[in-house]
Amino acid sequence: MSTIAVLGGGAWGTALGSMAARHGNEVKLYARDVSVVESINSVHRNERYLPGIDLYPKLAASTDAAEVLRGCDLILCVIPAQALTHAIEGLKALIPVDTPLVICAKGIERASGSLPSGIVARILPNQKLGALSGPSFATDVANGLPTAVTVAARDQLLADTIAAALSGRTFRCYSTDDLIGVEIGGALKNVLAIAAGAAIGRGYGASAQAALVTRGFVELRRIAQSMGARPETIMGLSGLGDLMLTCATPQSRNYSYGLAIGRGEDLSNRPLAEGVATAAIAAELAAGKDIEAPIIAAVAQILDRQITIDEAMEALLARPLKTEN
Ligand SMILES: NC(=O)c1ccc[n+]([C@@H]2O[C@H](COP(=O)([O-])OP(=O)(O)OC[C@H]3O[C@@H](n4cnc5c(N)ncnc54)[C@H](O)[C@@H]3O)[C@@H](O)[C@H]2O)c1
Ligand SMILES: O=P(O)(O)OC[C@H](O)CO
Repeated sequence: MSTIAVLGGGAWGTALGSMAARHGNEVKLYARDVSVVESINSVHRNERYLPGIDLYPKLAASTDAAEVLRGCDLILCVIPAQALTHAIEGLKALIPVDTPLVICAKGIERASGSLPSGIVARILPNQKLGALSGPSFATDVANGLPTAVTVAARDQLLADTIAAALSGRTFRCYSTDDLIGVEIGGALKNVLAIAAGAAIGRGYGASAQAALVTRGFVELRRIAQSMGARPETIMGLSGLGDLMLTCATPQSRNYSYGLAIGRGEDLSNRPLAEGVATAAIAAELAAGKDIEAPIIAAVAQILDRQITIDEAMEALLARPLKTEN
């Protein structure tokens, strides 16, 4: 049994906290929103982020980060990628240096091009870091539905320890020492899910969706390999597995965002879709390394309103013919 501090009271932090508590760990969750904390502690629900879902009653929450972090032996950091620098800067004095911190966000920081582990390492250079990623919707995990993910840490022993602490009857963690591979798959699949949703929303059909996801996966693989990711990680839960999930259903917020773009719907007041902020920086990173990534570039241009979905599709189809690699 571990004493786990969860940083972030959104959908994913709450789901992971509830799951980890159900598996016998002592879990305290830090959230900034008083109403979220009160709701978790009194009625064991997070009506703002996971409406209607009963959480494991032993999950405790607090707005006091010091109280949550005191005495913990594992930290799950479930704060979105674009908010991570600000959040960790604010919390760094409270984070015990010898306690492993597991990043659960999926994205690339727009301002720096850093993956979440790079962001945290910049601020907390001596922290032992891990990442948890893979096909896993917060609602599924909070409802105790069967789920499998990958836990990564550069130190394989640490990855194994974290995987053992979080695994249980319905949640199975595989482990790897390929930290960058796990993080980059999670970040890029969100961008590709926007493309898949946009294709369906625009009425291009399931064949176009499958082509975009498959060719998008080639782009993901190229970028990931350029960063040192291992092929088996890209083909695993945090790569192909999460791509399959996120590109397939409106249950994904990124896919839904794409769907809304394709249908010409209002994009304000939508839930978090990490791919929106990641698209442009992912396209820039690829271009900077001379990596062909036309689908990721098209998503970035569509989001930036430089081109329409129709123009993007026309341009993708008009590219010179080539061998399939
Ligand atoms: N929801 C899912 O199904 C799911 C699954 C796997 C991974 N993720 C990833 O987890 C991350 C978080 O997603 P989510 O679904 O929980 O998002 P969310 O929008 O539901 O919640 C985000 C939470 O982060 C908090 N937050 C933002 N800035 C903060 C700061 N500076 N300090 C403290 N807290 C701060 C917000 O208050 C909110 O509680 C994202 O990177 C997402 O891609 C989500
Ligand atoms: O709802 P999304 O698009 O943020 O996806 C959630 C998870 O990343 C799926 O694994």
